[in-house]
Amino acid sequence: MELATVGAALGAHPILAIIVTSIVYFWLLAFYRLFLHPLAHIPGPKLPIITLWYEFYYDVILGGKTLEKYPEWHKKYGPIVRINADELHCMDPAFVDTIYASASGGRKRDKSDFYLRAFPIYESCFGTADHDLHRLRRASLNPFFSRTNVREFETSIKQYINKSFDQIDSYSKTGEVCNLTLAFVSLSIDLITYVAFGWDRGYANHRDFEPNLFGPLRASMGMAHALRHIPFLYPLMSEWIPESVMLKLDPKMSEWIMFEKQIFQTVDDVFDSKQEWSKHEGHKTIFREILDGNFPAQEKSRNRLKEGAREVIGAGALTTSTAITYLSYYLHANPSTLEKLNIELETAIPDPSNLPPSTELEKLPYLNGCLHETLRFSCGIASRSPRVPHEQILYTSSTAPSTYNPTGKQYTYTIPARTPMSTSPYHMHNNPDVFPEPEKWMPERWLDADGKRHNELDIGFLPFSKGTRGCVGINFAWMVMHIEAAMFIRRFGRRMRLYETAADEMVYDHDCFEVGHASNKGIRVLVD
Ligand code: HEM
Repeated sequence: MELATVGAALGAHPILAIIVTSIVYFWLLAFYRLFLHPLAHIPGPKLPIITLWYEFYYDVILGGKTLEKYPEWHKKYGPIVRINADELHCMDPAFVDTIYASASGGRKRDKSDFYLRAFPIYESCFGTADHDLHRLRRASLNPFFSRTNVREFETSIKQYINKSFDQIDSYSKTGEVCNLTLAFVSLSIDLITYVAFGWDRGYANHRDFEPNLFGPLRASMGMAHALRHIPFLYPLMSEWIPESVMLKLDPKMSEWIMFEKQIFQTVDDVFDSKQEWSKHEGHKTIFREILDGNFPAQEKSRNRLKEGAREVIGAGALTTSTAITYLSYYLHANPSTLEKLNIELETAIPDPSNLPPSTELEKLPYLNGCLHETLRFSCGIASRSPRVPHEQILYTSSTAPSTYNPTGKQYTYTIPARTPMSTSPYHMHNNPDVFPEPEKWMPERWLDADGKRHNELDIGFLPFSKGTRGCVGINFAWMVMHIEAAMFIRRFGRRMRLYETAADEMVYDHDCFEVGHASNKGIRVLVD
Protein backbone atom coordinates (compact mmCIF):
# COMPACT_ATOMS: atom_id res chain seq x y z
CA MET A 1 0.00 0.00 0.00
CA GLU A 2 1.40 3.38 -0.93
CA LEU A 3 2.01 6.09 1.68
CA ALA A 4 -0.52 8.41 -0.03
CA THR A 5 -3.20 5.71 0.23
CA VAL A 6 -2.43 5.19 3.95
CA GLY A 7 -2.60 8.97 4.46
CA ALA A 8 -5.97 9.17 2.68
CA ALA A 9 -7.35 6.24 4.72
CA LEU A 10 -6.27 7.83 7.99
CA GLY A 11 -7.65 11.22 6.89
CA ALA A 12 -11.02 9.60 6.39
CA HIS A 13 -10.97 7.97 9.85
CA PRO A 14 -9.73 10.51 12.43
CA ILE A 15 -10.02 8.14 15.39
CA LEU A 16 -7.99 5.52 13.58
CA ALA A 17 -5.49 8.27 12.68
CA ILE A 18 -5.11 9.22 16.34
CA ILE A 19 -4.60 5.59 17.38
CA VAL A 20 -2.04 4.91 14.63
CA THR A 21 -0.15 8.16 15.34
CA SER A 22 -0.06 7.36 19.07
CA ILE A 23 1.31 3.88 18.43
CA VAL A 24 3.96 5.19 16.03
CA TYR A 25 4.88 7.97 18.51
CA PHE A 26 5.14 5.47 21.37
CA TRP A 27 7.49 3.17 19.42
CA LEU A 28 9.64 6.05 18.20
CA LEU A 29 9.90 7.40 21.76
CA ALA A 30 10.72 3.94 23.09
CA PHE A 31 13.42 3.53 20.43
CA TYR A 32 14.88 6.95 21.28
CA ARG A 33 14.89 6.28 25.03
CA LEU A 34 16.47 2.85 24.69
CA PHE A 35 19.09 3.54 22.02
CA LEU A 36 19.64 7.25 21.33
CA HIS A 37 19.11 8.95 24.71
CA PRO A 38 22.24 10.45 26.40
CA LEU A 39 21.79 7.82 29.17
CA ALA A 40 21.38 4.89 26.74
CA HIS A 41 24.82 3.52 27.76
CA ILE A 42 23.70 3.01 31.37
CA PRO A 43 21.71 -0.20 31.90
CA GLY A 44 18.34 -0.56 33.55
CA PRO A 45 15.00 -2.34 33.23
CA LYS A 46 13.46 -1.64 29.81
CA LEU A 47 9.82 -0.98 30.65
CA PRO A 48 10.43 1.78 33.27
CA ILE A 49 12.93 3.36 30.86
CA ILE A 50 10.41 3.35 28.02
CA THR A 51 7.51 4.74 30.02
CA LEU A 52 6.78 6.51 33.33
CA TRP A 53 3.46 4.66 33.39
CA TYR A 54 5.40 1.81 34.99
CA GLU A 55 6.27 3.98 37.99
CA PHE A 56 2.77 5.45 37.99
CA TYR A 57 1.30 1.96 38.31
CA TYR A 58 3.60 0.82 41.11
CA ASP A 59 3.63 4.09 43.07
CA VAL A 60 0.21 5.65 42.51
CA ILE A 61 -2.04 2.63 41.88
CA LEU A 62 -0.30 0.08 44.13
CA GLY A 63 0.86 2.74 46.62
CA GLY A 64 4.61 3.35 46.88
CA LYS A 65 5.83 0.04 45.54
CA THR A 66 8.53 1.03 43.00
CA LEU A 67 11.20 1.44 45.67
CA GLU A 68 11.05 -2.28 46.41
CA LYS A 69 12.16 -3.02 42.85
CA TYR A 70 15.51 -1.26 43.14
CA PRO A 71 17.52 -4.02 44.91
CA GLU A 72 16.47 -6.54 42.27
CA TRP A 73 17.43 -4.12 39.46
CA HIS A 74 20.77 -3.31 41.07
CA LYS A 75 21.62 -7.00 41.50
CA LYS A 76 20.99 -7.45 37.78
CA TYR A 77 22.46 -4.24 36.34
CA GLY A 78 25.09 -3.15 38.88
CA PRO A 79 25.55 -0.34 41.42
CA ILE A 80 24.21 2.37 39.07
CA VAL A 81 20.89 1.76 37.36
CA ARG A 82 18.80 3.81 34.97
CA ILE A 83 15.43 3.68 36.75
CA ASN A 84 13.46 5.68 34.18
CA ALA A 85 14.25 7.52 30.96
CA ASP A 86 16.03 10.43 32.64
CA GLU A 87 17.10 9.31 36.10
CA LEU A 88 19.81 7.19 37.69
CA HIS A 89 19.75 5.40 41.04
CA CYS A 90 22.82 4.37 42.99
CA MET A 91 23.51 1.68 45.62
CA ASP A 92 27.23 2.36 45.97
CA PRO A 93 27.90 4.00 49.38
CA ALA A 94 31.21 5.34 48.08
CA PHE A 95 29.36 7.47 45.50
CA VAL A 96 26.90 9.09 47.94
CA ASP A 97 29.11 12.09 48.69
CA THR A 98 29.38 12.80 44.97
CA ILE A 99 25.62 12.76 44.48
CA TYR A 100 24.82 14.73 47.63
CA ALA A 101 27.83 17.00 47.28
CA SER A 102 28.75 19.92 49.44
CA ALA A 103 29.41 23.22 47.69
CA SER A 104 33.17 22.68 47.93
CA GLY A 105 35.01 22.95 44.63
CA GLY A 106 32.05 24.82 43.13
CA ARG A 107 29.89 21.69 42.85
CA LYS A 108 26.31 22.70 42.21
CA ARG A 109 23.27 20.53 42.80
CA ASP A 110 19.76 21.42 41.69
CA LYS A 111 16.74 19.48 42.81
CA SER A 112 14.77 17.70 40.09
CA ASP A 113 11.51 19.28 38.93
CA PHE A 114 9.83 15.89 38.80
CA TYR A 115 10.72 15.26 42.46
CA LEU A 116 9.56 18.70 43.58
CA ARG A 117 6.13 18.33 41.97
CA ALA A 118 5.29 16.16 44.99
CA PHE A 119 5.93 19.14 47.30
CA PRO A 120 4.60 22.28 45.64
CA ILE A 121 6.18 24.80 48.00
CA TYR A 122 8.46 26.30 45.37
CA GLU A 123 9.31 29.43 47.38
CA SER A 124 10.60 27.41 50.31
CA CYS A 125 14.18 26.24 50.72
CA PHE A 126 13.17 22.60 50.34
CA GLY A 127 11.11 23.30 47.24
CA THR A 128 13.68 25.42 45.38
CA ALA A 129 15.06 23.66 42.33
CA ASP A 130 17.91 26.00 41.39
CA HIS A 131 21.20 25.64 43.28
CA ASP A 132 22.08 29.34 43.52
CA LEU A 133 18.61 30.46 44.58
CA HIS A 134 18.60 27.67 47.15
CA ARG A 135 21.91 28.91 48.59
CA LEU A 136 20.36 32.34 49.07
CA ARG A 137 17.25 30.94 50.74
CA ARG A 138 19.24 28.54 52.87
CA ALA A 139 21.37 31.41 54.14
CA SER A 140 18.17 32.89 55.60
CA LEU A 141 17.56 29.73 57.69
CA ASN A 142 21.12 28.77 58.69
CA PRO A 143 21.54 31.28 61.56
CA PHE A 144 18.22 30.28 63.12
CA PHE A 145 19.15 26.59 63.11
CA SER A 146 22.80 27.03 64.13
CA ARG A 147 23.99 24.95 67.10
CA THR A 148 24.37 28.07 69.23
CA ASN A 149 20.92 29.43 68.46
CA VAL A 150 19.01 26.19 68.98
CA ARG A 151 20.65 25.69 72.39
CA GLU A 152 18.94 28.90 73.52
CA PHE A 153 15.69 26.89 73.55
CA GLU A 154 16.97 24.07 75.73
CA THR A 155 15.19 25.12 78.94
CA SER A 156 11.85 25.70 77.20
CA ILE A 157 12.19 22.38 75.36
CA LYS A 158 12.60 20.55 78.67
CA GLN A 159 9.50 22.28 80.04
CA TYR A 160 7.46 21.25 77.00
CA ILE A 161 8.68 17.67 77.28
CA ASN A 162 7.91 17.51 81.00
CA LYS A 163 4.38 18.79 80.46
CA SER A 164 3.74 16.28 77.74
CA PHE A 165 5.22 13.39 79.77
CA ASP A 166 2.90 14.37 82.65
CA GLN A 167 0.04 13.46 80.32
CA ILE A 168 1.62 10.07 79.59
CA ASP A 169 2.18 9.59 83.32
CA SER A 170 -1.52 10.15 83.98
CA TYR A 171 -2.09 6.70 82.40
CA SER A 172 -0.03 5.10 85.17
CA LYS A 173 -1.72 2.14 86.84
CA THR A 174 -5.07 2.94 85.20
CA GLY A 175 -4.93 0.04 82.74
CA GLU A 176 -5.74 2.56 80.00
CA VAL A 177 -3.80 2.40 76.78
CA CYS A 178 -1.65 5.38 75.86
CA ASN A 179 -0.84 6.05 72.22
CA LEU A 180 2.82 7.10 72.13
CA THR A 181 2.79 7.91 68.43
CA LEU A 182 0.19 10.63 69.00
CA ALA A 183 1.96 11.79 72.16
CA PHE A 184 5.27 12.29 70.35
CA VAL A 185 3.81 13.91 67.25
CA SER A 186 1.82 16.35 69.40
CA LEU A 187 4.92 17.24 71.38
CA SER A 188 6.99 17.61 68.24
CA ILE A 189 4.56 20.08 66.67
CA ASP A 190 4.19 22.12 69.87
CA LEU A 191 7.98 22.37 70.10
CA ILE A 192 8.53 23.37 66.48
CA THR A 193 5.72 25.92 66.41
CA TYR A 194 6.93 27.49 69.65
CA VAL A 195 10.54 27.71 68.48
CA ALA A 196 9.86 28.77 64.91
CA PHE A 197 6.67 30.85 65.18
CA GLY A 198 6.44 31.87 68.83
CA TRP A 199 3.20 30.05 69.69
CA ASP A 200 1.86 26.53 70.09
CA ARG A 201 -1.58 25.01 69.81
CA GLY A 202 -1.14 22.98 73.00
CA TYR A 203 -1.57 19.60 71.31
CA ALA A 204 0.56 17.91 73.97
CA ASN A 205 -1.60 19.31 76.78
CA HIS A 206 -4.49 16.97 76.01
CA ARG A 207 -4.52 13.62 77.73
CA ASP A 208 -5.67 11.76 74.61
CA PHE A 209 -3.51 13.95 72.34
CA GLU A 210 -6.55 14.90 70.28
CA PRO A 211 -6.83 16.94 68.15
CA ASN A 212 -3.51 16.38 66.45
CA LEU A 213 -1.98 16.65 63.00
CA PHE A 214 -0.82 13.07 62.63
CA GLY A 215 -3.57 12.09 60.17
CA PRO A 216 -3.26 15.15 57.87
CA LEU A 217 0.56 15.02 57.86
CA ARG A 218 0.56 11.32 57.02
CA ALA A 219 -2.11 11.90 54.36
CA SER A 220 -0.06 14.64 52.73
CA MET A 221 2.96 12.29 52.58
CA GLY A 222 0.69 9.65 51.09
CA MET A 223 -0.26 12.08 48.30
CA ALA A 224 3.36 12.61 47.24
CA HIS A 225 3.42 10.02 44.44
CA ALA A 226 0.09 11.13 42.97
CA LEU A 227 1.12 14.81 43.03
CA ARG A 228 4.38 13.97 41.27
CA HIS A 229 2.71 11.98 38.49
CA ILE A 230 -0.45 14.08 38.02
CA PRO A 231 0.67 17.71 37.58
CA PHE A 232 -2.86 19.19 37.66
CA LEU A 233 -3.77 17.45 40.93
CA TYR A 234 -2.39 20.07 43.31
CA PRO A 235 -3.98 23.12 41.59
CA LEU A 236 -7.22 21.14 41.42
CA MET A 237 -7.16 20.31 45.12
CA SER A 238 -5.95 23.66 46.39
CA GLU A 239 -7.94 26.00 44.16
CA TRP A 240 -11.01 24.14 43.00
CA ILE A 241 -12.11 21.85 45.81
CA PRO A 242 -13.91 23.94 48.45
CA GLU A 243 -12.91 23.61 52.10
CA SER A 244 -16.34 22.17 52.96
CA VAL A 245 -15.86 19.31 50.49
CA MET A 246 -12.37 18.63 51.82
CA LEU A 247 -13.81 18.39 55.31
CA LYS A 248 -16.51 15.97 54.17
CA LEU A 249 -13.82 13.80 52.55
CA ASP A 250 -11.69 13.85 55.68
CA PRO A 251 -13.09 15.49 58.86
CA LYS A 252 -9.65 15.35 60.51
CA MET A 253 -8.52 18.00 58.02
CA SER A 254 -10.36 20.63 60.09
CA GLU A 255 -7.52 20.93 62.60
CA TRP A 256 -5.01 21.17 59.76
CA ILE A 257 -7.03 24.00 58.19
CA MET A 258 -7.15 25.87 61.51
CA PHE A 259 -3.46 25.27 62.02
CA GLU A 260 -2.51 26.63 58.60
CA LYS A 261 -4.75 29.64 59.13
CA GLN A 262 -2.91 30.45 62.34
CA ILE A 263 0.47 30.20 60.59
CA PHE A 264 -0.68 32.44 57.76
CA GLN A 265 -2.23 34.90 60.21
CA THR A 266 1.11 35.08 62.01
CA VAL A 267 2.86 35.97 58.76
CA ASP A 268 0.23 38.60 57.99
CA ASP A 269 0.60 40.06 61.49
CA VAL A 270 4.35 40.28 61.08
CA PHE A 271 3.91 42.06 57.77
CA ASP A 272 1.25 44.41 58.99
CA SER A 273 3.44 45.17 62.03
CA LYS A 274 0.69 44.04 64.37
CA GLN A 275 3.19 41.95 66.23
CA GLU A 276 6.65 42.94 67.38
CA TRP A 277 7.87 39.38 67.58
CA SER A 278 11.19 39.68 69.30
CA LYS A 279 9.61 41.70 72.12
CA HIS A 280 6.38 39.72 72.24
CA GLU A 281 7.80 36.22 72.59
CA GLY A 282 11.21 36.89 74.02
CA HIS A 283 12.92 35.06 71.19
CA LYS A 284 13.51 35.65 67.53
CA THR A 285 11.12 33.70 65.33
CA ILE A 286 12.05 32.23 62.00
CA PHE A 287 10.03 34.96 60.26
CA ARG A 288 11.91 37.72 62.03
CA GLU A 289 15.22 36.04 61.15
CA ILE A 290 14.31 36.10 57.46
CA LEU A 291 12.88 39.64 57.54
CA ASP A 292 15.93 41.01 59.38
CA GLY A 293 18.36 39.30 56.99
CA ASN A 294 20.20 41.04 54.22
CA PHE A 295 18.20 39.46 51.37
CA PRO A 296 16.54 40.79 48.22
CA ALA A 297 12.97 42.07 48.69
CA GLN A 298 11.40 39.16 46.78
CA GLU A 299 12.89 36.82 49.38
CA LYS A 300 10.89 38.58 52.07
CA SER A 301 7.46 38.27 50.50
CA ARG A 302 4.41 37.01 52.37
CA ASN A 303 4.23 33.93 50.21
CA ARG A 304 7.91 33.13 50.71
CA LEU A 305 7.37 33.25 54.49
CA LYS A 306 4.19 31.20 54.35
CA GLU A 307 5.86 28.49 52.31
CA GLY A 308 8.88 28.62 54.60
CA ALA A 309 6.57 27.98 57.56
CA ARG A 310 4.90 25.05 55.81
CA GLU A 311 8.29 23.57 54.99
CA VAL A 312 9.46 23.69 58.60
CA ILE A 313 6.34 21.85 59.78
CA GLY A 314 6.38 19.41 56.87
CA ALA A 315 10.09 18.63 57.27
CA GLY A 316 10.41 18.66 61.04
CA ALA A 317 7.22 17.34 62.62
CA LEU A 318 6.88 13.69 61.69
CA THR A 319 10.60 13.04 61.15
CA THR A 320 11.57 13.77 64.76
CA SER A 321 8.50 12.25 66.37
CA THR A 322 8.69 9.09 64.25
CA ALA A 323 12.29 8.62 65.33
CA ILE A 324 11.41 8.83 69.04
CA THR A 325 8.41 6.57 68.51
CA TYR A 326 10.67 3.98 66.83
CA LEU A 327 13.14 4.29 69.68
CA SER A 328 10.51 3.58 72.30
CA TYR A 329 9.23 0.59 70.32
CA TYR A 330 12.60 -1.03 69.60
CA LEU A 331 13.85 -0.56 73.16
CA HIS A 332 10.75 -2.14 74.64
CA ALA A 333 10.78 -4.92 72.05
CA ASN A 334 14.45 -5.63 72.91
CA PRO A 335 14.63 -5.60 76.72
CA SER A 336 18.39 -6.22 76.89
CA THR A 337 19.11 -2.98 74.99
CA LEU A 338 16.60 -1.11 77.16
CA GLU A 339 18.39 -2.40 80.25
CA LYS A 340 21.77 -1.19 78.95
CA LEU A 341 20.35 2.25 78.24
CA ASN A 342 18.61 2.36 81.62
CA ILE A 343 21.94 1.67 83.32
CA GLU A 344 23.84 4.26 81.26
CA LEU A 345 21.24 6.95 81.92
CA GLU A 346 20.78 6.16 85.62
CA THR A 347 24.54 6.55 86.06
CA ALA A 348 24.78 9.76 84.03
CA ILE A 349 21.58 11.32 85.40
CA PRO A 350 21.22 10.35 89.07
CA ASP A 351 18.56 13.04 89.56
CA PRO A 352 16.11 13.08 86.61
CA SER A 353 14.83 16.51 87.64
CA ASN A 354 18.34 17.85 87.03
CA LEU A 355 19.11 16.90 83.44
CA PRO A 356 22.63 17.63 82.14
CA PRO A 357 22.89 19.94 79.12
CA SER A 358 22.27 18.32 75.72
CA THR A 359 25.98 18.63 74.89
CA GLU A 360 26.67 16.18 77.74
CA LEU A 361 23.85 13.85 76.70
CA GLU A 362 25.27 13.74 73.17
CA LYS A 363 28.48 12.26 74.62
CA LEU A 364 26.70 9.23 76.13
CA PRO A 365 27.75 6.45 73.76
CA TYR A 366 24.90 3.97 74.21
CA LEU A 367 22.20 6.66 73.98
CA ASN A 368 23.92 7.99 70.87
CA GLY A 369 24.19 4.48 69.41
CA CYS A 370 20.48 3.86 70.12
CA LEU A 371 19.51 7.09 68.35
CA HIS A 372 21.67 6.28 65.33
CA GLU A 373 20.17 2.80 65.11
CA THR A 374 16.70 4.33 65.46
CA LEU A 375 17.30 6.74 62.61
CA ARG A 376 18.70 3.89 60.52
CA PHE A 377 15.31 2.20 60.90
CA SER A 378 13.05 5.25 60.75
CA CYS A 379 15.08 6.68 57.82
CA GLY A 380 13.72 10.23 57.87
CA ILE A 381 12.96 9.99 54.18
CA ALA A 382 12.68 6.51 52.69
CA SER A 383 12.32 7.56 49.03
CA ARG A 384 14.92 8.44 46.50
CA SER A 385 15.71 12.14 46.63
CA PRO A 386 17.41 13.15 43.39
CA ARG A 387 20.05 15.81 42.93
CA VAL A 388 20.90 17.28 39.54
CA PRO A 389 24.65 17.98 39.21
CA HIS A 390 25.66 20.84 36.97
CA GLU A 391 28.85 19.03 35.96
CA GLN A 392 29.56 15.83 34.03
CA ILE A 393 30.61 13.03 36.40
CA LEU A 394 32.81 9.98 35.87
CA TYR A 395 31.68 6.96 37.88
CA THR A 396 34.03 4.03 38.48
CA SER A 397 32.93 1.19 40.73
CA SER A 398 35.15 -0.72 43.10
CA THR A 399 36.17 -4.23 42.00
CA ALA A 400 35.63 -5.71 45.45
CA PRO A 401 32.61 -8.04 45.28
CA SER A 402 29.62 -6.55 47.09
CA THR A 403 25.88 -7.09 47.45
CA TYR A 404 25.02 -5.04 44.38
CA ASN A 405 28.13 -6.04 42.42
CA PRO A 406 28.62 -9.69 43.41
CA THR A 407 31.18 -10.49 40.69
CA GLY A 408 33.30 -7.41 41.39
CA LYS A 409 32.97 -6.24 37.80
CA GLN A 410 34.36 -2.78 37.15
CA TYR A 411 31.60 -0.46 35.98
CA THR A 412 32.70 2.83 34.43
CA TYR A 413 30.21 5.41 33.22
CA THR A 414 30.39 8.98 32.06
CA ILE A 415 27.26 10.59 33.49
CA PRO A 416 26.16 13.64 31.50
CA ALA A 417 25.74 16.96 33.31
CA ARG A 418 22.16 17.66 34.52
CA THR A 419 21.28 14.00 35.05
CA PRO A 420 19.06 13.52 38.12
CA MET A 421 20.78 11.00 40.42
CA SER A 422 19.81 9.62 43.79
CA THR A 423 20.06 6.91 46.33
CA SER A 424 17.34 5.89 48.79
CA PRO A 425 18.03 6.13 52.51
CA TYR A 426 15.84 3.07 53.07
CA HIS A 427 18.04 0.89 50.87
CA MET A 428 21.30 2.47 52.00
CA HIS A 429 20.33 1.86 55.65
CA ASN A 430 19.61 -1.77 54.79
CA ASN A 431 22.74 -2.36 52.73
CA PRO A 432 24.46 -5.40 54.29
CA ASP A 433 27.85 -4.23 53.03
CA VAL A 434 27.64 -1.33 55.48
CA PHE A 435 25.21 -2.71 58.07
CA PRO A 436 25.58 -6.50 58.42
CA GLU A 437 22.27 -8.20 59.35
CA PRO A 438 20.47 -4.93 58.65
CA GLU A 439 17.10 -6.21 59.84
CA LYS A 440 18.42 -6.53 63.40
CA TRP A 441 18.15 -3.71 65.94
CA MET A 442 21.71 -3.47 67.26
CA PRO A 443 22.72 -0.15 68.86
CA GLU A 444 26.09 -1.84 69.55
CA ARG A 445 26.98 -1.72 65.86
CA TRP A 446 27.71 2.01 66.32
CA LEU A 447 30.21 1.39 69.12
CA ASP A 448 33.79 0.10 69.07
CA ALA A 449 35.24 -2.64 71.28
CA ASP A 450 35.70 -0.09 74.11
CA GLY A 451 32.05 0.94 73.92
CA LYS A 452 32.88 4.31 72.30
CA ARG A 453 31.10 5.74 69.25
CA HIS A 454 32.98 5.13 65.99
CA ASN A 455 32.13 6.64 62.63
CA GLU A 456 32.79 3.72 60.29
CA LEU A 457 29.11 3.36 59.39
CA ASP A 458 28.55 7.04 58.65
CA ILE A 459 29.25 6.38 54.95
CA GLY A 460 25.84 4.68 54.61
CA PHE A 461 23.94 6.81 57.14
CA LEU A 462 21.62 9.25 55.41
CA PRO A 463 18.62 10.17 57.58
CA PHE A 464 19.36 13.89 57.18
CA SER A 465 20.62 13.52 53.60
CA LYS A 466 23.97 15.18 52.90
CA GLY A 467 25.58 18.12 51.16
CA THR A 468 24.07 21.49 50.33
CA ARG A 469 20.49 20.19 50.43
CA GLY A 470 20.83 18.22 53.67
CA CYS A 471 18.56 18.90 56.64
CA VAL A 472 18.86 22.43 58.00
CA GLY A 473 17.14 21.33 61.22
CA ILE A 474 19.78 18.69 62.04
CA ASN A 475 21.19 20.49 65.13
CA PHE A 476 17.73 21.10 66.50
CA ALA A 477 16.69 17.51 65.76
CA TRP A 478 19.73 15.93 67.47
CA MET A 479 19.33 18.18 70.49
CA VAL A 480 15.61 17.46 70.89
CA MET A 481 16.03 13.72 70.33
CA HIS A 482 18.79 13.43 72.95
CA ILE A 483 16.81 15.39 75.54
CA GLU A 484 13.51 13.68 74.76
CA ALA A 485 15.02 10.18 74.77
CA ALA A 486 16.95 10.75 78.01
CA MET A 487 13.93 12.22 79.79
CA PHE A 488 11.62 9.51 78.47
CA ILE A 489 13.82 6.60 79.49
CA ARG A 490 14.68 8.11 82.87
CA ARG A 491 10.99 8.55 83.60
CA PHE A 492 9.39 5.50 81.96
CA GLY A 493 12.32 3.18 81.19
CA ARG A 494 11.34 0.72 83.92
CA ARG A 495 7.58 1.10 83.96
CA MET A 496 6.17 0.78 80.48
CA ARG A 497 4.98 -2.20 78.42
CA LEU A 498 3.98 -2.46 74.78
CA TYR A 499 0.30 -3.11 74.31
CA GLU A 500 -0.79 -5.10 71.25
CA THR A 501 1.82 -3.36 69.12
CA ALA A 502 3.06 -5.75 66.47
CA ALA A 503 6.30 -5.35 64.54
CA ASP A 504 4.33 -4.78 61.32
CA GLU A 505 3.33 -1.37 62.62
CA MET A 506 7.01 -0.49 62.64
CA VAL A 507 8.62 -2.24 59.70
CA TYR A 508 8.69 -0.88 56.17
CA ASP A 509 5.62 -1.69 54.12
CA HIS A 510 5.64 0.91 51.36
CA ASP A 511 7.27 4.15 50.32
CA CYS A 512 5.18 7.19 51.24
CA PHE A 513 8.19 9.49 51.10
CA GLU A 514 8.71 8.40 54.70
CA VAL A 515 8.64 4.74 55.72
CA GLY A 516 5.01 3.62 55.25
CA HIS A 517 3.58 1.00 57.61
CA ALA A 518 0.89 -1.63 57.09
CA SER A 519 -1.01 -0.14 60.03
CA ASN A 520 -1.26 3.40 61.36
CA LYS A 521 -2.66 2.54 64.79
CA GLY A 522 0.54 3.77 66.42
CA ILE A 523 2.63 2.48 69.30
CA ARG A 524 0.39 1.71 72.24
CA VAL A 525 1.64 1.16 75.76
CA LEU A 526 0.54 0.53 79.32
CA VAL A 527 2.22 2.59 82.02
CA ASP A 528 2.97 0.87 85.36
C1 HEM B 1 14.92 13.28 62.93
C2 HEM B 1 14.55 14.42 62.44
C3 HEM B 1 14.77 14.88 61.01
C4 HEM B 1 15.12 14.16 59.90
C5 HEM B 1 15.41 12.68 59.80
C6 HEM B 1 15.17 15.09 58.79
C7 HEM B 1 15.51 14.75 57.49
C8 HEM B 1 15.64 15.65 56.45
C9 HEM B 1 16.09 15.32 55.12
C10 HEM B 1 16.46 13.93 54.65
C11 HEM B 1 16.10 16.45 54.38
C12 HEM B 1 16.49 16.60 52.91
C13 HEM B 1 15.29 16.41 52.04
C14 HEM B 1 15.63 16.17 50.58
O1 HEM B 1 16.58 15.47 50.28
O2 HEM B 1 14.89 16.67 49.73
C15 HEM B 1 15.65 17.51 55.24
C16 HEM B 1 15.52 18.82 54.86
C17 HEM B 1 15.01 19.79 55.68
N1 HEM B 1 14.70 19.66 57.01
FE1 HEM B 1 14.91 18.04 58.16
N2 HEM B 1 14.83 16.32 59.25
C18 HEM B 1 14.58 16.24 60.60
C19 HEM B 1 14.22 17.25 61.45
C20 HEM B 1 14.02 18.53 61.05
C21 HEM B 1 13.58 19.60 61.93
C22 HEM B 1 13.32 19.43 63.42
C23 HEM B 1 13.44 20.70 61.14
C24 HEM B 1 13.00 22.09 61.53
C25 HEM B 1 12.47 22.43 62.64
C26 HEM B 1 13.80 20.34 59.78
C27 HEM B 1 13.77 21.19 58.72
C28 HEM B 1 14.21 20.87 57.45
C29 HEM B 1 14.20 21.82 56.34
C30 HEM B 1 13.74 23.26 56.40
C31 HEM B 1 14.71 21.13 55.23
C32 HEM B 1 14.94 21.70 53.84
C33 HEM B 1 16.39 22.12 53.77
C34 HEM B 1 16.84 22.60 52.41
O3 HEM B 1 16.21 22.26 51.40
O4 HEM B 1 17.84 23.31 52.37
N3 HEM B 1 14.14 19.02 59.77
N4 HEM B 1 15.38 17.00 56.49
